[in-house]
Amino acid sequence: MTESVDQPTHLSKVKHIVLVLSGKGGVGKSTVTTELALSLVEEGKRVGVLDIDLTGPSVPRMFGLENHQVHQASTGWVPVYTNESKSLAVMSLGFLLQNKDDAVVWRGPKKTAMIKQFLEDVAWGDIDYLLIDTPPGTSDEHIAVVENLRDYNPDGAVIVTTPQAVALADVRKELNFCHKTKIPILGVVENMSGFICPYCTECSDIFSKGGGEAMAKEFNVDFLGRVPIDPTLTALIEAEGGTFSTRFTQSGIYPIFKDITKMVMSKCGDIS
Ligand SMILES: Nc1ncnc2c1ncn2[C@@H]1O[C@H](COP(=O)(O)OP(=O)(O)OP(=O)(O)O)[C@@H](O)[C@H]1O
Ligand code: SF4
Repeated sequence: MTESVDQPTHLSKVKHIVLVLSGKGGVGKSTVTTELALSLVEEGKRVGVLDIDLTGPSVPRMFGLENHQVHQASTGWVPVYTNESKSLAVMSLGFLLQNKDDAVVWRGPKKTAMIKQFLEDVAWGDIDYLLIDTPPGTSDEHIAVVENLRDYNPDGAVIVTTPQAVALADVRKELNFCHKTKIPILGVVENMSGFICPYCTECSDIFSKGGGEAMAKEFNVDFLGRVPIDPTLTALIEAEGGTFSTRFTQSGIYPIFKDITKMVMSKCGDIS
């Protein structure tokens, strides 16, 4: 990311900005965002995660931070930190709601204003990566984020899909959105591609496979990797207690995400 703003802002101190997109809900966008963030921290990076899924903010739950709140300081909103070294900061509307079950029923202009505020006012500090977890589709939130990031040249988008054709059709729209808005596509992740047996760790293809890779080829974008369904991960996410990093390292998809992360870093010009 090159800095092209005159006045230093919170975002101008961020080295790389990566959006995580999917055409369809529930394909694992927040899971991919979380695992990428944890893996980047493992690589020694300072990372911020911004959850702009305003109507269904799931990032606090993914990080086991559901009962945390953000507070205002003179520098702006202070995000929630997940570990003592302050290398992973998280911001989500979920931290601003009085009750985690509160429904957010907002019209477009209010959502747009909230996203502008998130992008302008969160004091991330000198972070290496800001990962932005978006809602599914191409909605008001996407347009707001793209417009507000225009001066900051985001590095690009990671597109998450599942192997089935119905999800792939939605992702095609997402790829077209990136082309239209000139957001570079860093690559496609095919999530829920096969199933890791919890008893024998064998991976079986329960749906068709390879759809994400074929689509990446068709659109001439990079294929970042295939991530199977790992029931251990689901159990670890649902479990109360434990640390976010043990959840990550105990999951069978940990090594896959290490590779995906290295590819994303390389696409961002961060490693040779
Ligand atoms: N590879 C995987 N292995 C096991 N469980 C997974 C995997 N990917 C996602 N999940 C689980 O599937 C559910 C949906 O995932 P997630 O919330 O990441 O999807 P999403 O695309 O962000 O959804 P939304 O549309 O609500 O934003 C979660 O419970 C998550 O733990
Ligand atoms: S995948 Fe095969 S080995 Fe593993 S539990 Fe199922 S049937 Fe048994």
